[in-house]
Order: sequence, then structure tokens, then C-alpha cells
Amino acid sequence: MGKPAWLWRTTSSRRRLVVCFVIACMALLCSLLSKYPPPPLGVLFPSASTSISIPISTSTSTSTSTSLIENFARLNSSHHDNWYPDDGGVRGDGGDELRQQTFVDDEATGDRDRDTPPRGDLPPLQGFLGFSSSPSACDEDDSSFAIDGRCRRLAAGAGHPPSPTRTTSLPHASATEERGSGGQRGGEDGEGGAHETLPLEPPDWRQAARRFPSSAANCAAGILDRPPPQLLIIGSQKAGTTSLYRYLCDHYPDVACIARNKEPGTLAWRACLQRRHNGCLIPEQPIDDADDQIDQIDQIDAIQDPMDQIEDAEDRTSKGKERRYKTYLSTAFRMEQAPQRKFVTIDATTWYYMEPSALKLVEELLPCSLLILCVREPLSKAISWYRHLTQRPEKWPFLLQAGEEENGVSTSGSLGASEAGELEWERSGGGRDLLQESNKTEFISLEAALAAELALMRMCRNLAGLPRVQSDTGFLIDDDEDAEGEAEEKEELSSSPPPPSPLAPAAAADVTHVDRHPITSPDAQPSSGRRSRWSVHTQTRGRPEPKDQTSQVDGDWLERGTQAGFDGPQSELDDGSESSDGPGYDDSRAVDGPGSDTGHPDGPGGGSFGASGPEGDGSTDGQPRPSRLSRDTDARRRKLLQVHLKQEKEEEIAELGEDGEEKEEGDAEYNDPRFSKFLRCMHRRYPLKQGFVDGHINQRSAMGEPLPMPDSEGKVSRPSRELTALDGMKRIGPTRSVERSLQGREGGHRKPVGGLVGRDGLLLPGLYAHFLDLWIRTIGWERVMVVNLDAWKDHAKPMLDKVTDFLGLSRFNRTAIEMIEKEGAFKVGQGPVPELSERMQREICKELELHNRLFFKMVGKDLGWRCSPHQTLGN
Ligand SMILES: Nc1ncnc2c1ncn2[C@@H]1O[C@H](COP(=O)(O)OS(=O)(=O)O)[C@@H](OP(=O)(O)O)[C@H]1O
Repeated sequence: MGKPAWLWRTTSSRRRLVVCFVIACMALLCSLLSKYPPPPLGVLFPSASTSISIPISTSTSTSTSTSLIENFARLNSSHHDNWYPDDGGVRGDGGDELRQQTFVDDEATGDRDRDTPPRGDLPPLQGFLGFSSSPSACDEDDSSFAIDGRCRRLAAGAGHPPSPTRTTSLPHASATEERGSGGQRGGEDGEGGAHETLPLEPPDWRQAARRFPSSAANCAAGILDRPPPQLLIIGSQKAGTTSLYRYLCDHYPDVACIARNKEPGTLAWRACLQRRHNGCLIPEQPIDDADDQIDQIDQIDAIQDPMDQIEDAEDRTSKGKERRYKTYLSTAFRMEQAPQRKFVTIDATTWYYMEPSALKLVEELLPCSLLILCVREPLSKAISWYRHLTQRPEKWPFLLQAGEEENGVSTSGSLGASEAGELEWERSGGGRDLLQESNKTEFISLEAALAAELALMRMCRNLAGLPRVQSDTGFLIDDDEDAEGEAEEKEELSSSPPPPSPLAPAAAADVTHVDRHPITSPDAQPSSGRRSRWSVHTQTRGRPEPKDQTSQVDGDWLERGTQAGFDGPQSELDDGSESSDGPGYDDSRAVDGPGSDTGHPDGPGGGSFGASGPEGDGSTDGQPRPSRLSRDTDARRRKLLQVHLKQEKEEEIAELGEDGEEKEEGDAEYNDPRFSKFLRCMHRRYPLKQGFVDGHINQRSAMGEPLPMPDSEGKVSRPSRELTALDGMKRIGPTRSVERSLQGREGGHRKPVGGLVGRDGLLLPGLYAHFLDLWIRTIGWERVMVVNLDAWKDHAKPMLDKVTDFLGLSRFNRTAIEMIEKEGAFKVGQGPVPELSERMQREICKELELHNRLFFKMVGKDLGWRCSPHQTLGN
């Protein structure tokens, strides 16, 4: 029976409609799917036993580094441009492009391919081992893979040539072992390809959270099996941290940078807010709102620090710690972007090293994380930081050039001292509006800013009773002690056995020898000081070619903490006892070292954090177990930290006597009292109480007066002269309200003040020794690496080799490094480099030398910076 013609017409037109509708729906669905990919199978069906086979390319002609692009894309996909929090510029022509780029799909990759230089001798590529709910999307192209519902090209391996062609079913652990062992498998010239069968697993984050270590004794695992973040770059700002982070983020596939921004700051969250760091995230707020929220400075005190939740903060049980650990992870990282594999991730917050609260949380929650401190010659760093600050006037009103001031009102078109102070008080809240309204962009000069901090440094040094370094041969050694010290030194060297090593288990097991030698600078006379130190030469397991890790080995671009302890000038213990190594380490060595635990002075085991690893851990069942002695040390370290934190909270008035004399207090337990006094003075800006505020400097400089250069001739001058000089300045000081603000009396509690000096200052952040000391004393050298930008900037490869060795990852190959560098995205200062008079440089160098020396002692090497013993000025 035939249909009427009209019905056919209707039907076909309906069909057409239906077909169109279906197509439209499918298109919509596709676009939705690509925007919001479904969760990976592993999330929905966690199972460690299911497997999926993913072809791994053997091709050498794949695209540019996918992990790089992914990382950039991921970090930018939130519309929260925090990867470069205070973007100081992007080096290289690829940077901007990358920052704009979203996830790379085939087409985009193809485009990039055309721009990609010939791969030349690029090694074969290792595949990304992720998968999606539709892995078949990439089936036709074995050089690509699927992740998050998208097909990706395989990335240039960062030194991971695949294993020979084979099809293996790798249990996760062994796959990890292979990757984790890094260098052995890596090398630079591997070839071949593989079809690896990988287990479908729940997201690694879940595993990571489950792996939360209740104690450092669980840290024996390879880097990929440790709980994230496995690496913290704790500082310092303007010392190449972005470059290092950038390199490591492209260490594919072992590293996945999924921090919400390069500097999440969560471990010192309140300090992060106080710095108005736009990377800080306020928990439970949409990320896009975070910046605005942070601008409301009044809210800062009211906002709950995610890491200090009342119920958890006091809960020191492992459950409580675990809860806070998870809070940290979810606040600082984009857990949802965690790849379906084991990976290393990084928190690169450049000012953690100055924050004891960060140290406290690292100690408590991240006992397995490794730490890197990037350093740079402090004066260059100060200049770089100044340039950084002046790029964002609205964030740093305290740097604004002051005009003449009358009753707190600016009369010269620039902001007056009072206004600058008020703006500093309010920072970018009301201050930012005012700044925008008045369109003030003139800054206090670099010279003036440095003079302010220099004056403070001198004053604090004098207050603390520290001499300026005068001796070429010793460090802060009183002249009359030298001869006696030399004799003691010789005697000690000849009679005493090598000290026990406080190295942590993993490293301690690899100690090859322990040398003892006096501390000297290259131009120093032999051992006239009476202090000495131990250098522990280590080889770390699992590296391709075991190499001596000491700082003496090759080049000065990187310093691994090699000495068993920082034995600085702090010899005199509070209780009057003496040690050649200073308090704090003395006991640790005695109780921790392999000598005490294993009976072998150079042998393994007995690390500071308790034993682990197969060798020398003292356990009989093969399980890592902290020794009683190392538990004691843990307790001791915790106690030291607590003491420090307690001191941090004390009011400066309680610490300083009426006349500026320091009261007696028992703070020498962890440090030379003079240095701790110095540091507290700098932090708390004691002289601010005496009227030495930013405003003075602003005003003086604006009036063209010579900047205050307190004369500090003589070894130890009491502070009175300088204070008197500064008292005199009070007359041209800021208004009462600003003074009150600066003294923290307004509102009944202290508020952040000053930006020229102190932790946000230009020079203090470059006094590394003071900050690092506490970290080393608390967690030990074995987890810390110091990277010196001045030495590696022209040769990243050797530095990266050391870093990857330290992390237990395979090394970068040169071509990968070149590609990363070509992609750019390193942060370089913008605008002209401000000039600094020779006189100012000389004055600053005189102050810095003391602190540089201290730092060189810590790392066991003279880094050759200007303002160091043999290079006094800019050479
Ligand atoms: N490879 C290499 N060679 C030479 N110099 C380098 C390199 N990588 C980073 N830099 C310099 O480091 C400065 C930026 O440091 P950071 O990335 O740590 O800055 S930030 O704290 O994250 O803002 C910034 O210094 P300035 O240019 O003096 O400001 C960079 O130029």
C-alpha cells in the first residue's frame, strides 16, 4: 500500500529535521564533551587490576613537548593568571603564545609541528601513560595518546628513552621503579620503543593521600612513590625559581605541575595574604574571586587559614595531620588534573624559606618532600626584586616616591610619606583605589630603598652585638681567640674520630666517606679559626653513575648541603658548654649517626629521621623503623622549632628593654644569640619604634638630602648613636596616625607594616643563612639542595643533572633542554636596570659580607659573590 505523496514529503522533511536535530545534538554533545570531559574510567571504576594496552611510539618525529603545553594550558585554563603572579616578563618568543594556548589537540599540534625545528638527534620518545574514556580516539596514530578525552601527541621525553621494543605487563610498582630509578634507564641516547601494558588505577592522588606518611620513617620510597608534593622550591624570589620550575615541569612524564599556580603559598597562607600575593587562594572561594578577596586586607584576620583549622590545628594525631595534609593538597593543587599515573609535583613558593610557619608544616605534614633553595648574589637579587616591585605600583605603594608633606597631605604631586604609610597599611585595598585615582607612579629610588634597609641592618647588627667581618681567616672570631682556636682545631683534627653523620636514612646509607676540615674561604689562611665542620661526601643510590655529591666536586653552580651540620659561629651553648659544631647539631650527631646506630662511623643507617631502607636501618623485618635515638632527635628538632615559633610570636617590646638593650633570654638553643637577635630586629623592624619609618626615607630622599648612612666604624658600637640619629629624624617623621599604625597599636593588634625592609624588603631576603639555618636544623641537609643561579645561568644542563639526581629522576637530555629554552617562559626583569652608586654598593657590601660568609660556611663553599670576603665590590 502506497503512501500518499504528501505524507512522503512530510516524512522526508521531518526526517530531514530529525537528522538535522540529531546532528546538532551530537555536535553539541561533542563540544560539551570536549569542554567537560567525563571523568576517567579509573575514577569511576577504581580497580588496580584492570589493564589497558597503550602503544608507545618509537617514532622520532613527533611534536614539540606536550607536557609543557599541557602544563601551561592547565595553568591558564582557570582564567586565573597566577602562574606568573606578578608577571615580570616572559623570556623567549614562545611564552606568550603558550600562555594563551589551551589544551593541544591534533590540529594544534599539527600547527605546532610546522613550527617545530627538525628534531635532529632527539631521542625516541616515551609516551604519556594516561588514558581517557575514549582511548580509541588516538588509535590510528601511535604517536599520540588520549588524556582527558583529547588526543595528544607524545611528548619529547626529558631523558626517558623507552626501553627496548617489547610488550610488557608492568605491575605499577615495577613501572615506577623503572621510572623512579631515573638515570639508569635514562641516559641520553636510548632508543627503541615499547608497548607497555599499564594498569588502570584510581587516580594517583587518591593513592597519594593514602600514602600520607605518619612519620619520616615512611620516606624510603622512590620519588614517584612518595606523597606529593615531592618537591618544594622554597625560595628565593628572583633567583631563577621560575626557570627551574619551568624546566622541571617539562620533565616528562615524571613531573606534572598541577599546582594551582607556581606559588600556591598554602603552607604559609596568612603570610601569603599579608604579602598580598595574588597567588594565595582563599579556600572555598571561586578562584576568580581570590584576588579581589585578598585585596580586602581587613578580612585577612577573619579568614580561616586552611592549614590552621581549629579542630585540626590542635589535632596532632596522624588522623588530624592527614586531614590537614589533604586540605593542603586540595587548596594548593588542581587535584582533578592529576594524571593517571605516578608523578612528581611541585610547590614552588619563593618565600617559604623565610616563613617558619611553612617549615612547621613541612616538618609536620611533608616529611618526605625534598627542598630546593635557589639563591643568587644578594645585591643583584635585591635589584631584581626592586624592579619586580616597581612593575606593580598598585601593589607596592610603599615604594612610591614621597613628595613634600604637610600635615600628612602631599603637596608635590607625589604621595607623601604619610600617604605612603597609609597605603602600605592598606596595601591594595583602599590604597589601590587611591593610587589609581591619583595616578601616582613615581617610585622611591632604588638607592633610597636600599639605604633604608642598610641603615636598619647596621642598627640591628649593632643591637645584636655582631661585629662586621674583619678577618680574612675566620668567621666572627674574636681576635684574641684565634691562637687558642687554632691550637684547639689542630688538636681536634688529630685526636677525634670522625663524627657520626646526621644524614637521613636514604642518604646516610650512601655515605661513602666523611671528611673533616676547617672552614676557610679560598683566600683564607689555613685554619686559624677554631671552628671546623664535617663534609659528608655522599653517593645517592639509584643514580646512573654514582658521583661524589659534595660541593667541592664540579663547579660552583650548585651546592648540595654537604656538611653534617652548620657549625657557624655559635659555639657557646647557653649552658656554657662548648662544641665545635654549635648547639642543635651536637646532640643530633651524637645520637643519630651511623656510629651510634651501626657502630660504623661511615656506614649507613641511623639517619636523623630514623632508619629506613634496607641498609642499616636496624630493623629485623626489613621494615623501616625509626630508632629510639633518631626519635629523640626528631623530638629535639620539633622542640627547637617550637621554641622558635614561640619566639616569633613574642612582642618585640617584651624582647627589647626600654633602652634598646636586649633582655636576657634563652634563645641560643638553636642559634647564635647574636644572629637570632639580628634577625628578630630586622623582622620586627625595631627601629621603626624609634621613628625610623619608610616615610623618613621617602621624605629625605625626596628632599634631596643625603640618605642616612649611620657610621659603623669600630667593631661593636652600641646602638645609641644610631638611634639618636634616627631619633633626630623623628622630627620630620610621619604623622601620629602612621606612627601608631606602624607600631601596630591601632586596632589593638599588629598589622603588616613597611615594605622597604624586613621580609618584604630588598636585602633581608638575601641573607639566606639566617633563614636556611632553621630549616637545616629542623629537617637536616639531606633533604635540602641549594642552587646558585649565578653559577648555572649560562649552563643549565649541569645544574639540572644535579637536581634530577637529587630528585632521583632521569636526567634531561640536551635537546629537551634546548627545546624548553626555546619555548621560553623564563621570567626576566623588565625595564632599565636602575643605577646604584659605587658608594652605596660599597656600603652595602660591607654589611652583606658578614652574611654571605655565614652562608658560604653553611654550604661549605665560597660562592664567589660580590660582597664576599675576596670580592668586596661588584667584581
Ligand atoms: N637562565 C637564566 N639565566 C640568567 N638569569 C636567569 C635565568 N633564569 C632566570 N633568571 C633570572 O632570574 C630572575 C627571575 O627569578 P625568579 O623566576 O625566581 O623570579 S620570581 O621570584 O619568581 O618572580 C630574573 O632576574 P632579573 O632579570 O635580573 O630580574 C631572571 O632574569
